[in-house]
Amino acid sequence: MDEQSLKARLPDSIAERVRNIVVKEGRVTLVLDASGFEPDRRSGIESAVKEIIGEADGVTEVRVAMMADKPAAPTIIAVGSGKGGVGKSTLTANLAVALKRMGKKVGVVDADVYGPSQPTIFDNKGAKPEARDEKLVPVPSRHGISVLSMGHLVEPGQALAWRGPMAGNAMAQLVDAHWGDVELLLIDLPPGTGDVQLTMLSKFKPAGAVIVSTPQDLALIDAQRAANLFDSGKVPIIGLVENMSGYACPSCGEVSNPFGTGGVEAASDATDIPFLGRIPLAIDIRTSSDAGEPLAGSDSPDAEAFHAIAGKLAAWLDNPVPAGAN
Ligand SMILES: Nc1ncnc2c1ncn2[C@@H]1O[C@H](COP(=O)(O)OP(=O)(O)OP(=O)(O)O)[C@@H](O)[C@H]1O
Repeated sequence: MDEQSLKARLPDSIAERVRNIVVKEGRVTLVLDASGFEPDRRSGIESAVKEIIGEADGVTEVRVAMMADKPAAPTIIAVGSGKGGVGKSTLTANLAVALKRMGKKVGVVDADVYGPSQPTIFDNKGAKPEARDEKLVPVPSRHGISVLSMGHLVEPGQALAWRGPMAGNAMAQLVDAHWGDVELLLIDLPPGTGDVQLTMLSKFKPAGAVIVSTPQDLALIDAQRAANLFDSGKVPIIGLVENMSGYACPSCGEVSNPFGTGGVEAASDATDIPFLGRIPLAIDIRTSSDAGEPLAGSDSPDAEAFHAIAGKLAAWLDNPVPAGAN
């Protein structure tokens, strides 16, 4: 019984994946390249190899080491804003749903320690993520998007007392989780430029960042500060989004601009950061989020803006522009 004759017992498709085989005193140790196989298939092949080799005369034990390719880490897109309440969580969730509709495998991390809202928007509030091998397993949602939120880990209000490093560490656990086949991970950051942002820049460099603002001057100044932070971390800014821009009165149709309009596009011109689009201030955007049905999952006219921005984001990902090259 030699190594080559043992290997020859295996079907060709498996034999060609044998990277090493050693026989010592009846004990066979075999290294098999299992890259590209789903976990179920992998364990099926492992048992088949053990059985076939184990039947050879003189073999007392078969050990199989399956070399698997490490799951590729998802591409991270950070969604930030200078200040709170400008619609960062709404944009993150709706972009996730719009990208999913385009066929992408998407996950969402809600790193907003102080006001986690993704469990409400994705209707998986109250679910507790399990841990496997000391990492969290994201919580599924019926929208086909897995989510991990500070809101899944702590009771509402509890995280408010957290300071700096604790919030940063919690965010790191949410990102460094079992994301499986997720290819795009959108991170809903807390507003501002605090510890969570700094931890993210130091531990997980996002492929790009989207910054959302309302058209008001004050929000814009803060948005610029958020942009500077990403710049300093050499994270490319994919673009700016103007939210709550233009309100169409549901009864008369007249459009008014409670927060002004066009300010973000003007800021984009002034800073050379691309402008990704404008989202109207619309009641159905808020009610659908509150009801756990992000509007981008529908074909409603107000969902259009999210689909268009998701399209631009996907185009950027196909052809990313490095930081500072705008
Ligand atoms: N375009 C919009 N039209 C109507 N309501 C909106 C729109 N965008 C956001 N909202 C509503 O405004 C509120 C704040 O939005 P959201 O929670 O997305 O902001 P945020 O920037 O993530 O806030 P926070 O900093 O508190 O996390 C929510 O009730 C949301 O449903």
